[in-house]
Amino acid sequence: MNRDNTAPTTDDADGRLVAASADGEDQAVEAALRPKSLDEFVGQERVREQLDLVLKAALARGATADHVLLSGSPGLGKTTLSMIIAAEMGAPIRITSGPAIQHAGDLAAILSSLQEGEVLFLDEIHRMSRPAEEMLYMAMEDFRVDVIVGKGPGATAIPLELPPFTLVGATTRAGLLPPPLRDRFGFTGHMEFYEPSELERVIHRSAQLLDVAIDTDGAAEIAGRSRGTPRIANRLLRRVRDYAQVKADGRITREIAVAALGVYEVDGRGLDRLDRAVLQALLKLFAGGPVGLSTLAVAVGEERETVEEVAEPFLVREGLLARTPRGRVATPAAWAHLGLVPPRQGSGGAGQPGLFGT
Ligand SMILES: Nc1ncnc2c1ncn2[C@@H]1O[C@H](COP(=O)(O)OP(=O)(O)OP(=O)(O)O)[C@@H](O)[C@H]1O
Ligand SMILES: [Mg+2]
Repeated sequence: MNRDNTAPTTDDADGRLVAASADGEDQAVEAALRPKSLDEFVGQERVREQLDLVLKAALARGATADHVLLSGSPGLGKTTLSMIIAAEMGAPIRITSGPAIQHAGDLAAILSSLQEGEVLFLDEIHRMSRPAEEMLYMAMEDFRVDVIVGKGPGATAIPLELPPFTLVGATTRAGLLPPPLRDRFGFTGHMEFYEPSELERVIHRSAQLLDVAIDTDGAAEIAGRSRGTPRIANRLLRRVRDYAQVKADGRITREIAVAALGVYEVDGRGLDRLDRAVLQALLKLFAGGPVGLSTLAVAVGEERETVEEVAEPFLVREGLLARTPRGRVATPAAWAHLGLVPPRQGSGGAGQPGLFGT
């Protein structure tokens, strides 16, 4: 289990238009694009309905809402939803993150300054230090912390009562949370990737806020290339808007979206140059595999880690590539996506596909 706070997480932003993590520009515009209420929040029907009940019931009882854990891939709306929770409860929100809490004392300081009913948003909760985590157990369950004063044999624990608060934890790695922590949340919402039709709604909504004209087909085209992720949809929308302003009359149609995303090398399924390079090497050089990760990485001139952590997860999710014990294997969908013909079974697997079977 990776519990090292200083270990860098793979940052796939790195200038990639289809990265799910936020870059500087995203951070600047995201606040303006965030839905402010559950009704405005697109998709995630189940999480939204369940959360709606949790919050309404707490409001009706005049109580503070139960602690909420939100898990899911980057860019799916965890931070957005945490702010909505506070807004729906009419409560202030305090924002911090696991890596920012190095010592239990840091957490004690935050907890002891909370107001009654306040929402504490703890992002990347899986990256908190162990002592802070243990303090959090007691705070969540009994609204109490023990503050240690002094050092060594003379140290004493002074119990401190906390006002009732709602902890909203967010994590991209629910599997890394220790069970005692997971069990202390009254509600866990798992965020799924979005359907293209939902992303279309996100895009129309954002276009309106950004004052960009877009038609139904234009929005559908961008949605289909957004990898199920609202953050990517919003980012592609901004790049297509640039293109529409410079090369056309500013209005986004399907034609404009296709041309713009062609310039940025994001294809019809949301694969970018790196994704396609990996697939192309797998198909053209290794006849669809199986081939070892290291060999594949050398063939595309990238680090092993880049191929494994940046390109592969989406290719696997899309059913274009499979990881098998014998190596990486392309699926029939991969051949179809690149418009290539797979070699016939038992043909030895060498040479150019397309020389075989036709
Ligand atoms: N359901 C949604 N409806 C409309 N917009 C959304 C929705 N979910 C996310 N967004 C938009 O996507 C952007 C990213 O969302 P958010 O920051 O909440 O993701 P996150 O899950 O917290 O990501 P990370 O794991 O990187 O912290 C926001 O700007 C928000 O406007
Ligand atoms: Mg977030």
